[in-house]
Formats: sequence, C-alpha cells, structure tokens
Amino acid sequence: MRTAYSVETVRAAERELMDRLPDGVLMQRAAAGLAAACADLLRRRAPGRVYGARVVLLVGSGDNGGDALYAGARLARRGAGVAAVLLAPGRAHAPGLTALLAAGGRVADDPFDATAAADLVIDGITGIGGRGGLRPDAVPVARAARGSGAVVVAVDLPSGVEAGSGEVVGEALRADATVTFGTYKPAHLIDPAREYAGAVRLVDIGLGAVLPSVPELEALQHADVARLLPVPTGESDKYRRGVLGIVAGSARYPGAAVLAVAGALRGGAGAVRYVGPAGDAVIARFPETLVHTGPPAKAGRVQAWVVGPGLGDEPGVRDAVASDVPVLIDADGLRGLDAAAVRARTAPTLLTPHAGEAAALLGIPREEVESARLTSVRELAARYGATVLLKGSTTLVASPDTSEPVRANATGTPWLATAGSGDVLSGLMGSLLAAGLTALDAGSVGAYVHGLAGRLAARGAPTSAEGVAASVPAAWRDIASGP
Ligand SMILES: NC(=O)C1=CN([C@@H]2O[C@H](COP(=O)(O)OP(=O)(O)OC[C@H]3O[C@@H](n4cnc5c(N)ncnc54)[C@H](O)[C@@H]3O)[C@@H](O)[C@H]2O)[C@@H](O)CC1
Ligand SMILES: Nc1ncnc2c1ncn2[C@@H]1O[C@H](COP(=O)(O)OP(=O)(O)O)[C@@H](O)[C@H]1O
Ligand SMILES: [K+]
Repeated sequence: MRTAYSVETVRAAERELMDRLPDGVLMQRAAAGLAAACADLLRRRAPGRVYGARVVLLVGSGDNGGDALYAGARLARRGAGVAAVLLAPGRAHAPGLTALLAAGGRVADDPFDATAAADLVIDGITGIGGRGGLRPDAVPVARAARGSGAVVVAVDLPSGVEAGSGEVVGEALRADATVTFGTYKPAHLIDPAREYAGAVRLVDIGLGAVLPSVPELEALQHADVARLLPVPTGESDKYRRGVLGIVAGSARYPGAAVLAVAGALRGGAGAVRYVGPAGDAVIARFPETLVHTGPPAKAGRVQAWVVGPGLGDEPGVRDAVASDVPVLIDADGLRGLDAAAVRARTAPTLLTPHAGEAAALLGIPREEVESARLTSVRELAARYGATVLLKGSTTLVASPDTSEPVRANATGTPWLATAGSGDVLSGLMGSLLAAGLTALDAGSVGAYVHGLAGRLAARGAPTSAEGVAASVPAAWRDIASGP
C-alpha cells in the first residue's frame, strides 16, 4: 500500500520531528537521499559516474531549493561540476548556498547555457510550498531544462503542481524521477501531477514515527489487491460465490447490458441475473445469464445489484435502491438520484460517476470537478452517505466514513477512454460486491483490475470495451500470481 498525507499533516509532523532533532538534520537527511538518487541516475547514463558529470540546480526561494543546494554540495564533493540557477537570487537558502560554494559548486552565469550542457537537472524550484503553477520567470528556465538532454529530477514534487490535490494549474516541470521525503503527498498519487513526477522514490527521514496512523490517501498495490480478490474454495457453490443482479440496457443501448454482464462474469460472480429489455442480446452473447423481464424486485434473490449502464429512462433504479443488499449505481441510474433515498439505505451503496456525472450530482460545472477531484469525491460521499468512485485518469474512491482514507487508482491507461469500458467496470465491481467485499474494496479493487486489463488489452494500440473485458482474466492472474 502506498499512503499519502495532506500538506498540513506533513508540515505538522515535520515540526514535531524538528523539535526533537538538532537544527538542519531533516534537510540533511533529505539532501543525502536526493544526492544518492541522483548519483544512481548518473551512473546509469554516460559517462557512467558522478565524477565529471554536469549537474544544474534550479533553486527557488524556499526549503525545496535548500534541499537542492545541499544535494548539489554532496555531488560537487564527489567531483561533479555543479552550477546553481538562482530563480530568486536574494532569497535562496543561504546556508545551502554557502555549502554548495564551499564544496566547489558555483552560481551559473547563464541559466540557458548551463541547462543546455547539463547531464542532470535537479528541480528545487518549489515543493509543498508551491502554489498556482510555475511563476512566469521560472517558465523559460524550466522549459529549457526539459528541452535539454538532461535527466530531470524533481525535489519532493515536480515544481508547479499542487501538492495537496494533484492539480496542475498553469505550467509545471515534468520530471523523469522525483525524490520525495518522509511520505508520499497526494500529488504523487493523483493525476495529472502523478504523471509529471515520473518514477517516484521515497526517502526515509524518520517522519513515519510522528505521522498519524490513518493517511489521507492510499493506493493499493498488487499484493493488497491479491489479498482482496475473492477465491472460491471447496465449500463454494454458485450462490455462495455471489449472485449479481444487473439492471441495465434499453432498446436504444442494448450493448451496455451485454458489456456490464461481460464484466460481471469475469469478476467472479457465481451467477448473473439480467433484468431489462436487452435479454435477447445478453443471452446471444452469454447464454449462462439468467434473464428476467419484470421489475427487479421480482427477479429473485441476489447478493448485490448493479443499476444504470445504458438504462435510458427504463425503470428499476427505485427497486434497486429500495433493496436491502449492496447496490452499485452508475451512468443513467445517477440521473436525478434521490439523495435522501440513498442515505436511508441500510446496505452499502457505491456510486460510480465520471466527472460529468459527478458535476451534475453536485450542481457545479464539470471543470470544477476536474480541478478538485479529491474534494469533489469526498463531498459526494458526504452528501449521499454512500461510497463514491470518481472515474478518470486517476480513479478516486471515497467512503462516507471520513476516517477512511480515499483510495486512488492509477493502473489505467488513456486507451480506456472508449465507449462502454465503464459498463464493464460496473459489472466487475458488482461481482466483487456480490462476493462480499465492502463498497470501498469493491470499487478500488475493481478499478485496479479494470485498469490493468485495459493496459493488457491495449498494449499501445486502440482497444474496445469488449477487449478490456476479455483481458480481465489475464489481469486477475497477473495480480494473483504475485509481484
Ligand atoms: N519542512 C521540513 O522539515 C523539510 C522540508 N523539506 C523541503 O522543504 C520543502 C518545503 O519548503 P518551503 O515550505 O520553504 O516551500 P517551497 O520551497 O516548496 O516553496 C516556498 C517558496 O516558493 C515560493 N513560491 C510559491 N509558489 C511559487 C511558484 N508558483 N513559483 C515560484 N515560487 C513560488 C514562495 O514564495 C516561497 O518562498 C519541501 O517540499 C521539501 O523539499 C525537506 O528539506 C525535508 C524537511
Ligand atoms: N484518460 C484516462 N486514463 C485512464 N483511464 C481513463 C481515462 N479516461 C477514462 N478512463 C477510464 O475509462 C472508463 C470510462 O468509463 P465511463 O466514463 O463510464 O465510460 P462509458 O460510459 O463509455 O462506459 C473508466 O474506468 C475511467 O476511469
Ligand atoms: K521541486
């Protein structure tokens, strides 16, 4: 599990730790980890050593720049030629600059000449104190660094991203690698910032001892998902594995029903009951499905419902919401959803909007959701008293219980932005709900498997929702077989 803490929590923990330690120790720990990571990267490219390598530091006005300066000093002591570009010359971290100069480093005469010749650039413009994207004076230097042949290593965070939300407002410096300290921050787990960070390395500075036990955000890894995937045993029968009911499809969108059933069958349901007008299309593709044309309440016992994909104006949402088993509500099922009825439910509810649907539920413009995904998913979970999965390039899953961390999933690929892939996801998560996973686990495990299936299906070329469903078993096997 990767865990991330909010900026406020990180700052409070750092203060507490600093009070216990002699001055400057934390920054030295950070700089030592940063310098070691840079030395590793330099060894991996010509000329294959630190001695003689050309290193440029981009130094802002805060402690992020201080980390860069001290790391630069360490590299200079090992024979690298280190030049610092001071973006706020009068306000650069003074002891850090003194250390760099004492170690044989220098201040760059011309930032553009320096970056053009660099093997490695250390981005220490801003860290957790950065707000509102790169400032105009930093933009040309950042672009020159990115456009040079140098490896770009971000200190703590790629400069210009919002540490607490993962937003990128304006311009940010894309890194090949990021070295962060003490704990991940939300920006390391949430796109678009996550993508700007490149490969992230976490350096232990002793913060773990003072961080609270519950993080703000967590991201499941293979081993976590493997533990949660349901596996049938000798005692299992189809009912114990879970029967999933699917209320989906309409005369206009019969395919959504087929895709949701496809996801459900690959998600391990013992049986799938399909309720709606697309029974013929479903049976033609999946003869193992139990179909029913009456209302959901009369369809027979299920352990969970999925309601909404391609539903159009077909009825059925009310029955599902009124049931006493877990319910996943997606797509058309979310339209005009009655918050009071959802809050009154006794069994778990999982709402799975994309940004447009989330915006409609919150009554705000889509861009507002896109630019504040973490806040939006929390707000929806609170309003509906339900677990909410917000789809997108990073999928976020929030429980209505605010003491639970939000789960972030980034296993997906932009190739998943294809019609019907969300229907497959609904069926898959529905099966996991029917198997007894909590709404938070079903959502985050489903998103993880679906994202990986999307990657396997695409492998760099367009794929379809059917292709994603067909790759779920390969993704499942990959996860279950271990790291
Ligand atoms: N607090 C601690 O104990 C530790 C902090 N460390 C480092 O300290 C960093 C935080 O340092 P600070 O709080 O000084 O904050 P930063 O260094 O992230 O940035 C703050 C400074 O940048 C300026 N700034 C803000 N937004 C800007 C923008 N868009 N463009 C240009 N300049 C901008 C501000 O005016 C301020 O002077 C961490 O990210 C980490 O790198 C590490 O040394 C580990 C220990
Ligand atoms: N840029 C992206 N990167 C990764 N995954 C994406 C991206 N865009 C969409 N997805 C994923 O693709 C799926 C699309 O679902 P949805 O929007 O409901 O589409 P549909 O209604 O057509 O099925 C979701 O799982 C979503 O997280
Ligand atoms: K930085």
